[in-house]
Amino acid sequence: MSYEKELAAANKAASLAARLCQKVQKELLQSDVQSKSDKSPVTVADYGSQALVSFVLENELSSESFSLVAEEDSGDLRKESGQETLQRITKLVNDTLLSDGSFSVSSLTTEDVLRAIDRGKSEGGSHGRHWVLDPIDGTKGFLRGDQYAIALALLDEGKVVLGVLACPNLPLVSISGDSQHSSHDEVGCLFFAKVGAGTYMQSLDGSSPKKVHVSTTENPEEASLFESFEAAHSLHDLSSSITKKLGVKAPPVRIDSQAKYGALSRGDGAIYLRFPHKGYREKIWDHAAGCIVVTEAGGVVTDAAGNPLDFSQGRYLNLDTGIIVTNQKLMPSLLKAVRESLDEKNSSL
Ligand SMILES: Nc1ncnc2c1ncn2[C@@H]1O[C@H](COP(=O)(O)O)[C@@H](O)[C@H]1OP(=O)(O)O
Ligand SMILES: [Mg+2]
Repeated sequence: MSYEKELAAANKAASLAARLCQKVQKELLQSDVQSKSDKSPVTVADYGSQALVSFVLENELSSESFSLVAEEDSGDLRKESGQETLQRITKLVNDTLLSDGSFSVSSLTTEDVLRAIDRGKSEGGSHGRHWVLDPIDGTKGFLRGDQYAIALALLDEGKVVLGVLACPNLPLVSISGDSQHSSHDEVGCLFFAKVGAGTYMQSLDGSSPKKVHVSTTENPEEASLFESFEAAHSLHDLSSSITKKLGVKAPPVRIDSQAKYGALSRGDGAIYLRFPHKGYREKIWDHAAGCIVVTEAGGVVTDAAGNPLDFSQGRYLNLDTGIIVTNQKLMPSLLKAVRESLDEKNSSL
């Protein structure tokens, strides 16, 4: 199975969704809504991105029966209080489709938008094909004007077979600790990977794709760590204890969203650790695209016990403790350091 048509549709859908999100983020920052903690523009971008991706996939693949596992649903937009937001989302989606020029549709109605969003209710699973979407991954980064990603993947019989990460604010040059990048660097990366065919990166503006590869370093002293910007999302103390054991010298690089997987896939840094607080359940849309982008670039993604992630069990991942990502050479020593640090943490409780 080549998944050629599916990959082209996914790239188009994620790129258009990125365009919609960029517009909302720009307006959000200009109107300084952030400081008023009014989350509505974020909601607009989340919903708009999901509606757009759902619509583009259906349109490009002319498939009536496709299944989509995605984060948002239209419940709040169907209420009286959601009508104004729904109008804004519908306008955003239509303006974005119009800006592309390749769609012959006249405008989508609000009902079309609601239907497109609700496509995302699928439960996924181990049989058949399921698209998996996080319309905005890293909402907190999006609000801050920092990193976020549109993450889209395809599962076939429970396995991730393609993944696309659109990272509108990620510099095209390396962001690892040892390289300097400035506010003048061009931003906007699209990573895409297909099973058995490697990982590629291009600019969101459409430059020619380049094949990327994870860092091949075996030396932890040369390796830097990526982790969540938000301390509430991952235990920074635990990753610090792990990297210290391993001998990592560089300070951690903290950024939001699956942009971490993208950056890792092109060799910025060599390790990504994610240890959520107790009780948090990871969702498949937060890792499916990132996982194939890294593994097709030569990396390894496992849980803390060293098992590969299983995307076939519905909307959630059932994990042992956390997610660890690195290259093949560093993985054995990283797993050992993870085990030791977890044992120490557990024995001190
Ligand atoms: N308490 C939490 N622990 C771990 N991850 C979380 C938590 N709350 C939200 N997230 C998810 O972390 C992801 C962002 O990760 P990162 O920290 O790498 O930027 C988002 O998908 C976000 O979910 P959501 O998509 O529902 O906002
Ligand atoms: Mg998310």
